[in-house]
Order: sequence, then structure tokens, then C-alpha cells
Amino acid sequence: MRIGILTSGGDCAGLNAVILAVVRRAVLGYGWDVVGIRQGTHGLMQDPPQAIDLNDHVNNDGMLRLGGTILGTVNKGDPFHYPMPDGSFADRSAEVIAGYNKLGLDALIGVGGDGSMAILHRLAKMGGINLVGIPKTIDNDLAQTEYSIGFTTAVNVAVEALDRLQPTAASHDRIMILEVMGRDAGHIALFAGVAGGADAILIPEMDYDLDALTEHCLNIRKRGRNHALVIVAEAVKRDDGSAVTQENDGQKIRYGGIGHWLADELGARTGWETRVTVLGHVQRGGIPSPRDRVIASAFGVHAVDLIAEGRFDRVVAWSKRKVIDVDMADVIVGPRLVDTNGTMVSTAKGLGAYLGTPPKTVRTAKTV
Ligand SMILES: Nc1ncnc2c1ncn2[C@@H]1O[C@H](COP(=O)(O)OP(=O)(O)OP(=O)(O)O)[C@@H](O)[C@H]1O
Ligand SMILES: O=P(O)(O)OC[C@H]1O[C@](O)(CO)[C@@H](O)[C@@H]1O
Ligand SMILES: [Mg+2]
Repeated sequence: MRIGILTSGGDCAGLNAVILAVVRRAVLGYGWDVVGIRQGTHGLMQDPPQAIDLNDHVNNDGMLRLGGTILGTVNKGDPFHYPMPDGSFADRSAEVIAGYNKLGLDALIGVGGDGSMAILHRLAKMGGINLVGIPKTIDNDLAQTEYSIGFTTAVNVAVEALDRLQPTAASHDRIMILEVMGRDAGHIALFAGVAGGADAILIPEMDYDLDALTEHCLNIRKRGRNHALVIVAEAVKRDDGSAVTQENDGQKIRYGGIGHWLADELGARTGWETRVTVLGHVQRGGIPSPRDRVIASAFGVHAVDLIAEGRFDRVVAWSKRKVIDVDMADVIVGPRLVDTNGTMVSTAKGLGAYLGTPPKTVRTAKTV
């Protein structure tokens, strides 16, 4: 047997740990060959396909703690809608499938988020590829899994930022706003906000009211505290409903900047000096947390076992303290958003944090 593995979508901590787990299980457990595909689907699109032999990495224990991905990754260039140099878009899916066939692979493990998983699922159906998916993304927005690789490390980074912001906020009598990533979901902001003691947690799943937020901050002051911490997810909108974006090139939207808008508004309304930190890609890099390494290892081993059992079109998932596997069709249903009636929201509210209210319009994306 000869299996391939690729990493796709935004990188995150724990990708090399999952590659190592796949190599160890496949090589030591089954005596198979493992091929690493470079730059996600882009590596397969090249002729010859860009790939490396991963068998030698079976002894590379440094990978367990190494950030990024040794294979490289892409979160642009959908092969079904590929941007060509002349500005047009082409369907290059057949080239990706041809690349897979040229490598002589019996199965493919795709480590990706929701966007990547949807693309790989479609390619697998078209090309008869034996596909198994492994969820990764700092956004933790994949359906069916409680945790995706990279999320916990990103939360740890955001909590450390709050830990560092609190003393400087207290020293200078300020409101500190921390803007975090998460794409359309507020999981990072919510987990980090609870763990880091944020006084207000703004997430895209909840509607906020600037007057209520202002009053909340002023009440903190009245109660005798000279500083406040606010965490805001990047996809939170301005009060007129418009998103703050850095890029919208027709391929994808890149959020960023809501923290600065909020600081202007909140500073003016409260009369309290307000500063902003935009955490950005710091949340994706660095050494994976032990929990991400555990999840990556469990996912990698289970994914290889699925191939050994001939069970394809499955995605491994973390559920109720163990690894399970689910139909890929049940995973590519759009982003899994924060459950506004869930434990994390009620905990944050119970701690007295300002979160706003659930939106009046029903959101269609999954919250499970
Ligand atoms: N070659 C590609 N591989 C993966 N995604 C691609 C590619 N080209 C374009 N995309 C699009 O880019 C976006 C990547 O989104 P996203 O960054 O969410 O990726 P992901 O795999 O879901 O992982 P993550 O959420 O961690 O970044 C998706 O909407 C996807 O459709
Ligand atoms: O690396 P890029 O292309 O700027 O993408 C940033 C996006 O990727 C993520 O880090 C992971 O999906 C999001 O949280 C963020 O919106
Ligand atoms: Mg994603």
C-alpha cells in the first residue's frame, strides 16, 4: 500500500504532529509507504506532482513539537475555480486527479478545514480517490468534531495575550481590546474570553449593542475597577452590519480591523482611553499545545486504521472523550458556529461578561 497525505487551508499548530502520527502508524503498524504532497491540491496540479517520501520521517520526533507544516499548505486557488494569469477562472480539477493517479496512491489523507474538505470530497467523488479527512483549523468550525487540530494552541495564545494585557491595562487605567481570528465563528474569542477573564466577548453569532456595551464598561468603573478587557472576533460587524475586511478578491474574504473600529466607538462613548491589539497569525504559529498533539496523534492513527479497514469518505472526529469517524457529507455542511444557548455562552454570561443577545434572524449554519 502507498498512501498520500496533504495539508490544506490555513496552517495551524499540530500539523506536523498529525503527519508524524500518520507516518508512524502506516510505516510501523502496516509496513506501508507514505507520500507527502506539497502545497495541498496545488502540489497535485503540477506535472510532475510535487511530493516527497515521508517514510524516513518515522524517526523524526522533532515533528511532534514543530509548528507549521513541512508539506506547505494553501487556502487559495480552488482547483474548481482556479485564478488564471489573465484574470479568468478555470476548472483544473482534472489535473489534480491526474496528479493523484501519477503518484500511484491507494488512498489519500486530507488534513484540512471545512473549505478544504469540501474541495477534496468533490475531487474524490470525481476521481475515485479513496479519501479520509482529518479536521484541523484554529477556527474550530468543523461540524461533528468537538475539537479540530490547532484550536487549543490558538486559544492558549489568545489567553496569554489577555494575561499580558491585563496588567498593562491596570497600570494605565485603560480599556484593552484584543481582536482574535476565527473566520465566521467566535469559538476562539469565547474560549479565550472565558479563560482570560474578558469583561466583554463579542462574537459574530451574537448581536451587540454599543450603548449596552458602553454602560457595561462604565459599570465596571463604578464598581471600582480602573480597567476593562474586551475580546472581539474578527468577523464581528460594525453596528451598521458591515464587515471590516482586509481583502475581498473574489476568491475569499480576509477579515481584520474590527478592533480598531470598536476602540474608536468605545473610547469616544466611555471617555476611557482605549487601546487595541490585533493578534493575527501569531495564533497559528508556534509550538503545538499538548492537547493539540494528543488530538493530532489520535486523529492520525485512526485515519490510517480507517484506510486499513477500507472505510473511505470518512472524517475522524473528537467526540465525548474519544475518536470517532463520521461521513464526510455530514462535515461539509458549512461552518459550525457557536451555540448561543450552549455552555460556553451561559458560562461567560454567568461570569458577568457582556456578550450581547442572540440575533433575531435565525442562522442556518450548524451549531452542533
Ligand atoms: N486549493 C485550495 N485548497 C483549500 N481551500 C481552498 C483552495 N482554494 C481555495 N480554497 C478556499 O479557500 C478557503 C480556505 O478556507 P479556509 O482557510 O477556511 O480553509 P480550511 O481548509 O477550511 O482551513 P482553515 O479554516 O484552517 O483555514 C475555503 O473557502 C476554500 O474553499
Ligand atoms: O492566512 P490568511 O489567508 O490571512 O487567512 C486568515 C484566516 O485563516 C484563519 O486563520 C484560519 O481559517 C482564519 O481564522 C483567518 O480569518
Ligand atoms: Mg475554514
